[in-house]
Amino acid sequence: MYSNSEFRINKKPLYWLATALLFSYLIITASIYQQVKNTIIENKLNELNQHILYQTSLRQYINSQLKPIIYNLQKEHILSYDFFDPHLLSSTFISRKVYQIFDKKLDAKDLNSWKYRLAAKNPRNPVNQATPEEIELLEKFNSDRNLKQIHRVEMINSQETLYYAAPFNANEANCLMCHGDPKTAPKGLIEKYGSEHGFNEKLGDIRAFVSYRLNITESMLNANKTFLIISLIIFAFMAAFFALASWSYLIEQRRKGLIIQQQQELEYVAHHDFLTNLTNRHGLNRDLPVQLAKLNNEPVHLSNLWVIMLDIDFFKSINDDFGHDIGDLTLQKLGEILKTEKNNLEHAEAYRLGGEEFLIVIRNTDTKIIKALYKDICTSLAAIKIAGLNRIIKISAGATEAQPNEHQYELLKRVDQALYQAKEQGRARLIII
Ligand SMILES: Nc1nc2c(ncn2[C@@H]2O[C@H](COP(=O)(O)OP(=O)(O)OP(=O)(O)O)[C@@H](O)[C@H]2O)c(=O)[nH]1
Repeated sequence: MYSNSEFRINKKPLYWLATALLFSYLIITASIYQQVKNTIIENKLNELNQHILYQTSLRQYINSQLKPIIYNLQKEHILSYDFFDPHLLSSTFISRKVYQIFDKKLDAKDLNSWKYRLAAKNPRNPVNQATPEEIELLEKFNSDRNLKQIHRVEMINSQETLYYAAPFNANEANCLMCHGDPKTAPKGLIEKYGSEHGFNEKLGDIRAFVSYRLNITESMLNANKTFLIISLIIFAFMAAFFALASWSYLIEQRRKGLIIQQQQELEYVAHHDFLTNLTNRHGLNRDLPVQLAKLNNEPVHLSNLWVIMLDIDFFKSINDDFGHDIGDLTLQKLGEILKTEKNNLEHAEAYRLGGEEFLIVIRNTDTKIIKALYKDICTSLAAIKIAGLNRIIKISAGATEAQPNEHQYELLKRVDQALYQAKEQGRARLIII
């Protein structure tokens, strides 16, 4: 019987697609995440740049507008040469004070503000004393003059903060009036701060840097929310795409599977006999050329091929005397006997050529085995029990060996002649030619 072997859908392409989508999803979301964070940082730095511009403008105003007037007043002895007041003459002092006011105003309005800090190695005001890390950064600014700023995100007390630092301009001659030799510095300055700190700076050195720190935890949380929504949307799109692709793939595979299954069924029906389930004449026409070709490719002394044609004697009278159904049963019984016999042999196949005519193809055998086979079939056939059939079934057979490079038709013709001779010589016998 045709065994309906279940068609298995190859699911590997779906696994590959799922893996590819997952990888793409991870890459896309990771780059979006990075992009979202970078945008936040960029926006914050843009904001900060405006603050810094205000600050530098303020410093520039102090240095270029305010200080020359005060120095002029000193030159003209309107103001004592030794006069010094940080509220008027220290740009760092002034900018810090302005920043503090600005900061207070932001705090009053509950606005997140940048925390300003100035760090110097030897400041006059101890508030500005650089920490060891800041000294390291100051040295970095001094050794790499191309380094105009650094920024990084730092975690401080579980809060994400954006840190930004930029160096002062290198000391110029006018800076050294108050930061060079304490002997030439304004007396008021010495009186206020002493001569120990804030002096002996060298021309061209960077003596300080400013840094700003902004708490960006909330902005980052908002960014994470945006990112989550975007990644969920992308995931939903990818999942929908995968579902659609899988669905159409499975439908297509099932359709193909059905066609293959139907083809296999048709192939089976075309090459098998429905009554005995043995391979039919079409099957023989398909198999025999293959067997003969194999034979021709192997050394003559190692292999051979025999065919035995079998025909039930007086089968017409079985039909006539016992009915067509009994005739069918007899054919089925013979089919079963031939199946058992061919299974006992190593390289054998049994065929029903039509009517009550059968054929066995055997490789690598000899006349002794052929004769024994015929005898076995006769014995089994004589022993079959079919209700309503009270006759011993006998069978005639012809056998022959395939010749080198022989065509299948010649082989079948010769075996047919052998069978004919068996019938002619009185039936119930085997003739080998
Ligand atoms: N029951 C049955 N009979 C079949 C089938 N196919 C062919 N036959 C019959 O088999 C009979 C063959 O008869 P013949 O060709 O005269 O051969 P025979 O009676 O066996 O005589 P010999 O072969 O000369 O001994 C015919 O009556 C066919 O109708 C089948 O599938 N079932």
